[in-house]
Amino acid sequence: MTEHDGAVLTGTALHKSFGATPALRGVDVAIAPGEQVAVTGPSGSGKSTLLHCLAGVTSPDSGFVSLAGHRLDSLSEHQRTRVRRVRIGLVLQFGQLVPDLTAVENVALPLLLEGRRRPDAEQAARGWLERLGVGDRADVRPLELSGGEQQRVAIARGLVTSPDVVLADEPTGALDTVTGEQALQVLVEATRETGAALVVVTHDHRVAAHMERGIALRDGRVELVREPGA
Ligand SMILES: Nc1ncnc2c1ncn2[C@@H]1O[C@H](COP(=O)(O)OP(=O)(O)OP(=O)(O)O)[C@@H](O)[C@H]1O
Repeated sequence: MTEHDGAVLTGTALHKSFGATPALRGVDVAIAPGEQVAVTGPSGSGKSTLLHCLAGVTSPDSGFVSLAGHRLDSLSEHQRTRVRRVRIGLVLQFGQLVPDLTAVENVALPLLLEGRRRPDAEQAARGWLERLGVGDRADVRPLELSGGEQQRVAIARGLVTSPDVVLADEPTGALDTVTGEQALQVLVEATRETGAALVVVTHDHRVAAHMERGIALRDGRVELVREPGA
């Protein structure tokens, strides 16, 4: 049995450079179903690049990513977009909500793009906003929401398709400490409930301590892996 057996998401021998700058220099990761993993490391160590490769947003120069046993590089661009939309939830640092849409419309968007009828999609979206404590903000646009509320809406949008994996890039980075910790707690609890695996990129060691396992990067390589309970 290898460490990749049964993994929901794997990256194998990932290399990625931007011009002459190497960002990833041979990274192997395997994320098991439902596990919670922190990716840490100094600025420029390749954390965001790894997350973007795992999400299929960035293609590695060499190496490959597999989601539930299917290599992303064997899919067409259209198939990759679909898989990414349905099986991976992405939560980015500043929420990246669409400013002209209300909270509920933002959360419903991935379902609408998958062809769900608007009333169904919006009902599911309202359900998630309720669960994340921002149900009363459903009809407000992002600019009228606080940073913490925006982050909760972004988390709801990341979870609405019931993805296998949620990938979060510094989900607390744009928030003050208390609001940031609350948003993370919400993300941890929600993924525990749904059984989705969670991969969180962070600079913050308190955030990393919430996670079962840790992967530390340095200079585009895995420097250290912290196993559960360690
Ligand atoms: N789009 C890009 N164009 C050029 N260089 C890039 C690009 N994205 C990342 N890099 C470079 O690749 C290296 C790794 O960057 P990456 O953003 O993955 O690191 P990080 O660990 O997430 O950093 P931070 O903690 O500062 O966000 C850095 O040297 C960075 O400057």
